[in-house]
Amino acid sequence: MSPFAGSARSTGAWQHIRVSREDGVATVTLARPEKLNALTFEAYADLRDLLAELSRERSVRALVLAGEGRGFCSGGDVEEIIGVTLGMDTAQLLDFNRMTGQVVRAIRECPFPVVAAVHGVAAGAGAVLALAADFRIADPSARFAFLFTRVGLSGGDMGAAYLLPRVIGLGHATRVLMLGDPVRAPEAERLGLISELAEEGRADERAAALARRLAEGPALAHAQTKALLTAELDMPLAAAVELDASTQALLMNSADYAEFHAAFTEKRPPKWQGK
Ligand SMILES: C/C=C/C(=O)SCCNC(=O)CCNC(=O)[C@H](O)C(C)(C)COP(=O)(O)OP(=O)(O)OC[C@H]1O[C@@H](n2cnc3c(N)ncnc32)[C@H](O)[C@@H]1OP(=O)(O)O
Repeated sequence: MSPFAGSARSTGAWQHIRVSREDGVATVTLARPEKLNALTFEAYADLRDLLAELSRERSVRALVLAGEGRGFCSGGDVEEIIGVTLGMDTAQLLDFNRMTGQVVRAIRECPFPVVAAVHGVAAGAGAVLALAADFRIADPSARFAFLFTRVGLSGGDMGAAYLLPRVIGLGHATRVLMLGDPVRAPEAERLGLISELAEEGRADERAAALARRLAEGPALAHAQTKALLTAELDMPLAAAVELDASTQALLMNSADYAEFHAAFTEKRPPKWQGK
């Protein structure tokens, strides 16, 4: 079997990944702390498959992506990359790189907001995973190292050259992706790369609080907002306005919107159902 096929394991047996679910929040923790959560081929594929599984679970309304130990994720497992990819032909290398890109697509396309809690290093693929999230909450220790060019690879790995200019602008993205210098938390805050700089040691807690807030909110409206933010990046204004109109027309027919009206009239908080 291709090493990129994914294992389609039962929940709880993902490689170097732990997942828990509570009150609408799925927490996905990269759990290989002795290697700073470096991603093996199997872990990438499992992350992709796990995100697909969670996307099918209607009860999941927000997701926290975090790293165990002293960093978020040190990127692709260098030993495996050196040991395995050096012997691969171009077609196999393409398979591998398509598979890693599928993880980013899974984060961008899942129907709930993803909050990355970043402390310590987020390097290479780890930086791109954080970049793909909808929110990044950073510890002061966080450093985002888009270091691909430093290992002789293209800075545009896994959609980074698509996403980063859209988050921090083309000028900064060019510098960051071309030079590969780490972006530390204060600079990340200045550039708008992170949505919140947490107090030391509190990024996980702040990310969990944000995810809980999102999970308690109108899930359908959040899903549509995420989908539109992604889809409209490359659309002419007229098409975007039309897509907004059709989406809003659907939502105006939803149970949640009716519930908002009832709650407003009855002067109470709405009870969102996500439909
Ligand atoms: C397709 C390509 C995708 C990509 O993602 S390319 C980028 C791949 N990533 C990297 O090149 C980063 C490699 N790692 C490092 O440069 C350093 O680490 C850090 C700067 C991230 C952190 O340095 P420090 O804090 O001094 O930690 P430490 O002692 O180097 O690492 C602790 C243990 O973790 C292992 N480790 C770290 N990163 C990786 C990795 N990416 N792949 C495999 N192992 C890794 C080390 O070797 C060591 O392990 P041991 O204690 O057994 O010596």
